[in-house]
Amino acid sequence: MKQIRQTMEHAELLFSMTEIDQQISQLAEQLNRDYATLNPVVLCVMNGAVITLGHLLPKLSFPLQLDYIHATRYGDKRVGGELVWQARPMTDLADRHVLLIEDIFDEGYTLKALREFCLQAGASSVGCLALVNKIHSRKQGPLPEYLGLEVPDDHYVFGFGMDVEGYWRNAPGIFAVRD
Ligand SMILES: O=P(O)(O)OC[C@H]1O[C@H](OP(=O)(O)OP(=O)(O)O)[C@H](O)[C@@H]1O
Ligand code: HPA
Repeated sequence: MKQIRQTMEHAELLFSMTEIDQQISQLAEQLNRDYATLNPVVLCVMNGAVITLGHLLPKLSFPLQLDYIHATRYGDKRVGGELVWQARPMTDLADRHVLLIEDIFDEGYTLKALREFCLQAGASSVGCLALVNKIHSRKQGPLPEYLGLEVPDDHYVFGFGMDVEGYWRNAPGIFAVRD
């Protein structure tokens, strides 16, 4: 517990709540243009995307249905491993436009698997939004169609839904671990 408190005390703020809100507004504008008539199923990728989704949804001006999907490959660690499925959406995705909402696009394994799941479930299109893009050249699968803030590869980031060792999803902003 002492160590996890120190992680927050030593962390570097990369993006404030105001900066994040501005970025989410810009992403919402793009979605409002592209999804106005598509009646999409919006899938929150649990757990990390829950705060991004909560800020994004009230800025969307078109009819949509909401569900969630949960697969994890980091758990409480800072390095990704096997993807472990936790929950599949209850909504029938056949012939629907699906929009996946993510907190971070890092190595891309998670979104690649989620896209494939949605297509196999019969989705007529799958679009992805990731609030944060970690910049490096080890990406798998296609880039998200809607990408927000860029963070460098050299540190693990947390806050605004993203955890470090299971904690600080509640941190108000996006922070880099500096320990
Ligand atoms: O691009 P990738 O390298 O695959 O990593 C991105 C994924 O990692 C995080 O999830 P995590 O496995 O930590 O689960 P969580 O959302 O419950 O924290 C994040 O929320 C993304 O889903
Ligand atoms: O840097 C990260 N922080 C939090 N969760 C993550 N999932 C992949 N990369 C990260």
